[in-house]
Amino acid sequence: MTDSEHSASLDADLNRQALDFHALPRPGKIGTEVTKPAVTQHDLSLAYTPGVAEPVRQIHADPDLAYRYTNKGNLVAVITDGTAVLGLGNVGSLAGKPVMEGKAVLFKRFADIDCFDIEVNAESPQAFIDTVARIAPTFGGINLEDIAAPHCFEIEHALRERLDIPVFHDDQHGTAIIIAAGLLNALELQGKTLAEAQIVVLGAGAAGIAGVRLLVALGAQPERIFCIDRQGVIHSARTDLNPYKRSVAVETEQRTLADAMRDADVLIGVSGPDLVTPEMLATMAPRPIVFALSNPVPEIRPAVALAVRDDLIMATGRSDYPNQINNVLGFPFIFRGALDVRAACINEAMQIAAVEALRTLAREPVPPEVLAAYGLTDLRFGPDYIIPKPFDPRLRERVPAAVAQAARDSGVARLPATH
Ligand SMILES: NC(=O)C1=CN([C@@H]2O[C@H](COP(=O)(O)OP(=O)(O)OC[C@H]3O[C@@H](n4cnc5c(N)ncnc54)[C@H](OP(=O)(O)O)[C@@H]3O)[C@@H](O)[C@H]2O)C=CC1
Ligand SMILES: CC(=O)C(=O)O
Ligand SMILES: [Mg+2]
Repeated sequence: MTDSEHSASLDADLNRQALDFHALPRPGKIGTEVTKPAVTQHDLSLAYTPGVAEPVRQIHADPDLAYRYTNKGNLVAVITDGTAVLGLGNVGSLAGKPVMEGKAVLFKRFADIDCFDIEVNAESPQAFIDTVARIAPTFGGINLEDIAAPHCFEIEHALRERLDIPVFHDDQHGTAIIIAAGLLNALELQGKTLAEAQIVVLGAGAAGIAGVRLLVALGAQPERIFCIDRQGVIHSARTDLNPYKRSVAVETEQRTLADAMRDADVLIGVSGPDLVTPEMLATMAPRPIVFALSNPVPEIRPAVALAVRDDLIMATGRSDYPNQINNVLGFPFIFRGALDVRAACINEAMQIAAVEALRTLAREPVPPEVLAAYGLTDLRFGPDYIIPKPFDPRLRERVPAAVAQAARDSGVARLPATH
């Protein structure tokens, strides 16, 4: 059996297991739980009529009391229109539901945040915005998921303006935060700096554009960042650019991905499967960094990349390789911090605080339960460990505390921190 036949058969086996996992013993991945007694006549008199009328009256008089008498303050909506589900494209809102249920599982498992997944059929960005705005009173926060660029930018902006709860497009900011944390660590290990690095960002959508913005805020030089879309390098002479792509355009003679890869220090892939060739990788600068983050199939597979370059630091978005650069490390903990102080938004200061907390944690000794979860005997800061693992219990303390502190320092917290 060749290497590629072997990996195809492993993929087929995993896919079969994944279908059973989702179907059995009951369909789907998440349900609801009742948090108050519901056993006696008296319980019903409190939980339902007549008792339930009193919190209604209280909230009617003072809407803030919804945080006291309902689950609003610990409830997040994961909402999609299904237009960019993972790297699978516009599969529609219903087909996106397994991913949204998955995000809900991660919110609950990692940060004890309750979550409804909501799949919206919307005929236009405005219809989607109106739908989300209309259901927003239910929630303490809105996690937008898998909405394609450029509509995602307009949608997030409009909802932030309209709502007084955090609205966070995970594929933009969640991804950007983890990329930044992993990249700062990887650059240090490779003896490079963000300010000097030549960076190629393959994919100029939600994750790509937000990634560039955050890296620039952290010190990357805009003229050293080459973004690529289906038409090639995003350069300033192009006439087909929307305002978001225009904001990352550079003056350059480079036109193709292969041109941009030559002598690049960093490749960040947030585009689609198998778009990067071994030949391209061979032309990168010494000690390169490749984040092939497309899900489920990366822009280049680790085995292929590492066969070409033994001086490489490699990461993917997947759970089954070392260095998982995935927004699972972000959204549960960032929302936890934001909800804990009832932040009005998740601003850039809070995002940078999350970057710092994540990158610092990767330098500390790894607890035994993390080693056990990954079947490892040893794991330490280095080329195969640039970012904490999602099962690291310290994430639940460190990231929310840093985010909550940044919310307070930047004046968007409406409660004192509990951390
Ligand atoms: N690891 C992680 O945590 C995350 C990974 N991702 C992955 O990133 C990818 C993009 O997601 P997202 O930003 O939300 O999606 P968007 O639809 O917003 O953006 C996709 C971008 O990729 C570009 N692209 C797609 N195919 C090609 C191609 N063949 N050649 C060049 N460019 C291409 C598109 O180009 P054009 O503009 O020309 O259409 C577009 O700019 C997905 O695979 C997703 O799984 C996303 C979020 C988190
Ligand atoms: C991880 C994720 O959010 C994505 O691939 O879209
Ligand atoms: Mg996503």
